[in-house]
Amino acid sequence: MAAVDYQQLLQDVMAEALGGGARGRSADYIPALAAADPGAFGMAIATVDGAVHGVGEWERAFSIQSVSKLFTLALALAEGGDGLWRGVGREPSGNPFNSLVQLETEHGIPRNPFINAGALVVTDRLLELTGDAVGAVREFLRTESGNPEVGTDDAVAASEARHGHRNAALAHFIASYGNLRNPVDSVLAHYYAHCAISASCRDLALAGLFLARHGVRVDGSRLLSRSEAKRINAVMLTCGTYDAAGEFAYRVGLPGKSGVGGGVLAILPGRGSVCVWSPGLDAAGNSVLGVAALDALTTATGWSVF
Ligand SMILES: NC(=O)CC[C@H](N)C(=O)O
Repeated sequence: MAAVDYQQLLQDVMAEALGGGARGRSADYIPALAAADPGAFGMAIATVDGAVHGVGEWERAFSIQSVSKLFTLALALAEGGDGLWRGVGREPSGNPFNSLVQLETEHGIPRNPFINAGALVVTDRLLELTGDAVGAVREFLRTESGNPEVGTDDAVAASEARHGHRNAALAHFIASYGNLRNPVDSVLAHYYAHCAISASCRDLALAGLFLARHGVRVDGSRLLSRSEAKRINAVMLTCGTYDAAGEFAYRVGLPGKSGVGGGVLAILPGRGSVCVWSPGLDAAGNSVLGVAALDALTTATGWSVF
């Protein structure tokens, strides 16, 4: 089998995505993210052997936002096991990522770990298990990426906290059903801080490799069992891009997790991990060029899971 020329592949994919025209809009409900250029673009592929290739602004740090929810989930499962699923479901919500509507009829148990409500519960459990949820995510990202610079952008976290009425409402509502174990303010502070971590496409592609390696970390130790890694990939596929998860599966066909900073991390099980960043978002809060690039990648290579 011919070796893959990842550099050429990434260049072709970037050209195709940028040629498409549409750019979307940067997230403006978090003021610190509003100034990002919707057309900025970077993309990196890390392969299971640890090599990493990139194009565009692949080494520029951006706000990872909800991509962090993948790491909080993995770490909470690794630390605490299956009990997590008593407090959060694993079905697609069919609603926007910050929606409140299902929580009341479903008695404070969020639909899945990747909508804000579910991520608040996961952050709460990780805080209970480790004493420092944001610290756990930060250390994991630093170790897997080999980049000690990965850390929270305090201005972004503070900006989100100042405008965080909806997340605060979600957290209080969940707490009213007894589904948070820490004070609401601590859970929110850790949630905003892990969403506001800055990392690049390079860093995140490397940090996602444990899922491509079926649960094994960069140092060869096991974070998750093969079955748990499979299950996280499955929840990413069905819920990782919110109420556009069907469209993402249709176009890209990979487990993927997006964030309103414009990042999308997708897993090529057994092969590698891809991160793309472009801040222009569609109506569901997913990066327009990011999804276009992943669509171009799997269309060109056939590397979808289907
Ligand atoms: N989809 C996202 O990236 C949302 C994350 C953001 N921190 C929020 O809570 O709204």
